[in-house]
Amino acid sequence: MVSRVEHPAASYKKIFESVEELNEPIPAVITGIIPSWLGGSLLRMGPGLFEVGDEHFQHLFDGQALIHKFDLKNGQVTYYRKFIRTDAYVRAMTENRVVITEFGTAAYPDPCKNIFSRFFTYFRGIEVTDNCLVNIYPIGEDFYAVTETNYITKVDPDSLETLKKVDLCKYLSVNGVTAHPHTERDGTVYNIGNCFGKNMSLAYNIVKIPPVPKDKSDPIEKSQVLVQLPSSERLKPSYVHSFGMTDNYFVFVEQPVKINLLKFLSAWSFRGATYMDCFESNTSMGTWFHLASKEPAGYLSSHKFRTSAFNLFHHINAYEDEGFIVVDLCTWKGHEFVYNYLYLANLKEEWEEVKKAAARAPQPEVRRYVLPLDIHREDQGKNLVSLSYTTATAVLDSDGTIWLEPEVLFSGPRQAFEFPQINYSKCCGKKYSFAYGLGLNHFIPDRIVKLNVQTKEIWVWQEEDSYPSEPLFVPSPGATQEDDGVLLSVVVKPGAQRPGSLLVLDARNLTELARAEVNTIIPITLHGMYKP
Ligand SMILES: CCCCCCCCCCCCCCCC(=O)OC/C=C(C)/C=C/C=C(C)/C=C/C1=C(C)CCCC1(C)C
Ligand SMILES: [Fe+2]
Repeated sequence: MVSRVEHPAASYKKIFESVEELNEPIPAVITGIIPSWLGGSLLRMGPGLFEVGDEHFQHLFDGQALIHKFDLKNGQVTYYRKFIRTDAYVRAMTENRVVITEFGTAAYPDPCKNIFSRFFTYFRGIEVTDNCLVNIYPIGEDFYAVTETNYITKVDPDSLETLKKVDLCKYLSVNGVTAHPHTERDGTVYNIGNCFGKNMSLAYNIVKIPPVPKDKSDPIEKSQVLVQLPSSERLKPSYVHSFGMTDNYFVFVEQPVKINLLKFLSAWSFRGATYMDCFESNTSMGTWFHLASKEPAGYLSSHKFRTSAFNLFHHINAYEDEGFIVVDLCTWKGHEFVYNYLYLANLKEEWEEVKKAAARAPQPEVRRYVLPLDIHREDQGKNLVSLSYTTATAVLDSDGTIWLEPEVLFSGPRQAFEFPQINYSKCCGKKYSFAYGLGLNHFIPDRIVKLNVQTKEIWVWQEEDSYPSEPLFVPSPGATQEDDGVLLSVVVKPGAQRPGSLLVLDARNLTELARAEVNTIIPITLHGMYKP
C-alpha cells in the first residue's frame, strides 16, 4: 500500500503557472553529494506559458513548449530554460493571442483582419501545431523536441536554441508519431503513428529511422515505414501514445479511445474546435493487442488478443520469455478518455475539488499481460500461459481470439504509478525487475516510486508540499546490478526559499544523495532525457 498524503494548501497550482525564460544558466545551491561520475545534462520538456494576451490555454497539453536543462559538472549544477521558437510560440508572441489551435484550445481568427482575409484564413484549413512540449530525444547526432504531430523541432542541447522545424510527412506516410520512440544501441529509432491513407484507408505505421549513414547525411531522409497494422474500425483509429518493443517484436495496444476522423476533418471547418473534440470512446470493443515481427518485419495477423477496456499511455517494458511476450503497462480502467480530466481549470482547483473529479475518472493500475506466441486450435478453452511466475492468463476462444486477463502489479485507489522508466540501456525488451515512476495522487504528482515487477515490493520518496517529475534512471559506470544508478527528478516545492530543484536519488533504495536548488519555480515537465 502507498501511504496517501493530502494537499489542503493546494500549492500544486503553482506548477501550472507561466514563468519567464532565463537569459543565462543560474547556479544551484547543492546539499548532499552528487556522484562524481554524474556529468551531463538533464533535458526536460513541458508547458511554460499558459496564457497569451488575455487568452488562456485550456488543457495541460496546450501551454507553450519550454525546454529545461540542469547541467551537472564536477559536482556543480546550473539550471537554464528557454521557450522553443515554434511557429505556435513565435506567432502567439507576435500577435499576442493564440494563433495555432492546440490540443484543447482553439485559435480564433484575428478580429483585426478584414472580412475577406478572415474568410480566406478560415478556408485555408487549420494549421497543425508544432508545440513540442512533450519530449526530447536524439535522432542521429541531433536532438529533437516533439509533440505527437508530424512536426518535430531540432534544438541545440547546449544553448537550447531552436534550430529548425522538420515535417515528417515529407519523409514518411504518417499523420504524426508518438513522443515515445524506441532507440537501439546503434542509434536506430523506431516509432509508431497513425496514417490516414488514400481512399480513407487507415493504418498504424511502424517507422524506422536508421543510424547516421556513412556519408553523415541526415538519417531522417532515410526513414521508412517498416510495418503497417490495420485499424479495428474504419475511419476511427485509436489514440496511440507509446508502444512496446522486445528483441524480435513490436507490441501495439489498440485502445478504445478513438479519433473520429470525420469529426477530425470536419472539426477544422468549425470555428472553436480542438483536437480534444475529435476523440470518442468505443464502448464495445474492449482493448486489442497486436504483434508485429521486427526481422523480417511483418504483422502477425493470426494473433488476435483481446481484453477488457482500458486507456493506455505508457508501456513500461515488454520482453520475450519461453515462447511468451510479457507486456507491462500503466493502465487506466475503462474506455472514458483520461485526458478529459486534464483541463487546467480542474487541475488548479482546490484539493477537495481535485479529489472529487479524480474519483469520477478512470482508475489507474499497473498490469502485466502475457501473450502466447504458439497457439494451437486444440488448446481451446485452456489457459495457454505456463510461465511459472505470473498469474496472467490467455484463453483461446472458439472464434480464434485469445482473451487475456492481467496480473496486477500495483494498484491503489486514485494513486497512479505513471510516467514509468526503467534501466533502458540494460533492460529494454529484456526480462527485468525494476520500474520507476511518478506517483500521481488524484492526478497530482507527489511522490517517486520504485516497483519490483517480480515481487511487487515498492519504495517511495516523498516530501511535504513537493511535486516531483518523472524520474529518469542513469546507470552507474560499470554497474552490474540493474538498479545500480541514480534517479533524477525535477522537484518543485512552491513555498520554499529556493522552490525549484534537481533531486538525485539512489535508485537502489530511493534515499536522497543530493539536491541542487534554484530560486525559481519550475512548471510541470512531462518527459525528457539525460545526455551524458
Ligand atoms: C507530470 C505530471 C502530470 C500531472 C497530471 C497528469 C496526469 C496524467 C494521467 C495519465 C498519463 C498521461 C500521460 C500523458 C503524457 C503526455 O505527455 O501527453 C501529451 C500529449 C500530447 C500533447 C498530444 C498531442 C497530440 C496531438 C496534437 C495529436 C494530433 C492529431 C490527432 C488528434 C489526430 C491525428 C492527427 C494528429 C495531428 C496527429
Ligand atoms: Fe508520455
